[in-house]
Amino acid sequence: MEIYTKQFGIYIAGASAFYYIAWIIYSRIFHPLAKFPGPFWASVSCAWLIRQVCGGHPERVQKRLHDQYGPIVRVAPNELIFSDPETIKSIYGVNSGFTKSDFYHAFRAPVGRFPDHFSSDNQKVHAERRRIVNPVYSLHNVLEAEQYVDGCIDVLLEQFSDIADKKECIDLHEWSRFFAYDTVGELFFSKMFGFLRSRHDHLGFMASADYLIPVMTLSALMPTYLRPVFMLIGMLFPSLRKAVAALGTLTDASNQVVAERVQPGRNEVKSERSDFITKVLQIYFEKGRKVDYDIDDVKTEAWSAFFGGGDTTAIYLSTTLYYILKDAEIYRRVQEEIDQATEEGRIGSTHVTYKEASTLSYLQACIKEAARIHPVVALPMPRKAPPQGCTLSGTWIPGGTKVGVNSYVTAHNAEIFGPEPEKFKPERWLEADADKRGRYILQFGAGSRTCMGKNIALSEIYKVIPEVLRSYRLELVKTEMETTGFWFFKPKTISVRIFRRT
Ligand code: HEM
Repeated sequence: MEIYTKQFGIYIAGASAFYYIAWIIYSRIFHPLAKFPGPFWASVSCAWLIRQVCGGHPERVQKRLHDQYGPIVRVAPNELIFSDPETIKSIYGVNSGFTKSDFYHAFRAPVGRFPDHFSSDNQKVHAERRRIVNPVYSLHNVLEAEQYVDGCIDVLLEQFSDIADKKECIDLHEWSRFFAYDTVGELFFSKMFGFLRSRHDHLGFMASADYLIPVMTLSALMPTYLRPVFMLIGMLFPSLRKAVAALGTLTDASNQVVAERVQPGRNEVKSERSDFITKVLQIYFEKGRKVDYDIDDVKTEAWSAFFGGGDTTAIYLSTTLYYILKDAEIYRRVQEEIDQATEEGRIGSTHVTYKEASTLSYLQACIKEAARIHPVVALPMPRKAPPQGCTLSGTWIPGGTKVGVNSYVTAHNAEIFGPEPEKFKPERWLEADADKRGRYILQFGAGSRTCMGKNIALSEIYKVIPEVLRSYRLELVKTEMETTGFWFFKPKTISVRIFRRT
């Protein structure tokens, strides 16, 4: 019996070794992507890419890969990344023929009959579903809701006043998260969640997001058949169970807000204010039947806002402030521009509107430069090449290949952005060809998959920075910013001291 067991073991080991050797030979010699350069292990297993992402700096690793291997690098058996900036339009442009890859399935909303906009991989279905709610996210609606962003800014400034009095040191990134999540709450659900007032991680949600997003990203990088096993093993760990429970709590909370607004038997929304969810509900009531939009779709929309609008906006806001504070001369120029505009009445003295803030050209240049030097997404946004194949960067790419451009890599291209791309230089955006440069920034994605909440996020950032900087002087405690990146390229902490300006 023992001999048989041993023989069986040898047989299994031999068969596995044979399979892997055959797979390596196939991947290296016969695979349609065999000719593309890249690390050996990347060409034979996606475990290589997963390991690099686990290091927490995928954006830097991918930049180094391009420096070493050139404009096209094979980062997994069936995946290529491109650094040629012109491929941005070819891959992400409207009607490019590329679709979102199965990477996005790992991020899919747990509610709804149709995939949420972010993870939807069927271009036709996505276009139809997005068209239904697109007007809700219009600039007009965002401008109409400015007073509610103002309310959140007021609470932030109140808290800063207390912090300044107590001479406490705060984590600016954490506070940007408080602000961004509460603003989503105010704009979509007519109430702040309570992060700013309680000054802490409400319901432990931020800690959960910190745990869940990396887990989802790693799962997304795996072949689809391995994902359930990975998640099941992950559930053995208490932190993942806690994170999933917190996700459930928040999903329930957003579902509840939707349910409370619907009056049984009545075809109208029960809400005092026309916030974003009310606007979505109005679509449901007015033309839901006609366009096949039901209450579950409203819940998906609420869920997407919460998960799409918090950490993203917080990273963009805190890194913009960080880079302004880091350089005394840049800080001085921003401050001077804001003070002068306030004095001359070009921006409001109580609240600054999005339109007014957009006229501050140096501030605008800083916000654009922050998107360049520190994009919010650390990985390429992966797409699947059209089934018939295509030409990218002058090279034939087989159909079905996963492809992507890492925005950090293209944003550090000196040929496009000028000398010293690793330096924060807002002046780049004041030069004559600045508009052309904007085409190579992927901060909000591109083409038909451009971020739906772009206007919301930009209005928050443009409004809050001048209001904070004209009331307080912020001082970095540490000039270097440590980051961590899985899907998001996140600051770990940005410690600052706050002083009241006299
Ligand atoms: C600074 C803040 C933000 C950044 C940097 C950001 C970034 C992005 C990016 C890069 C994409 C495209 C992803 C891809 O193609 O793979 C995207 C899509 C999306 N974002 Fe944002 N986002 C921000 C804020 C928001 C806000 C505030 C909301 C909602 C309230 C939101 C909702 C969405 C949705 C629903 C999509 C999917 C769009 C589609 O595919 O049709 N985002 N975002």
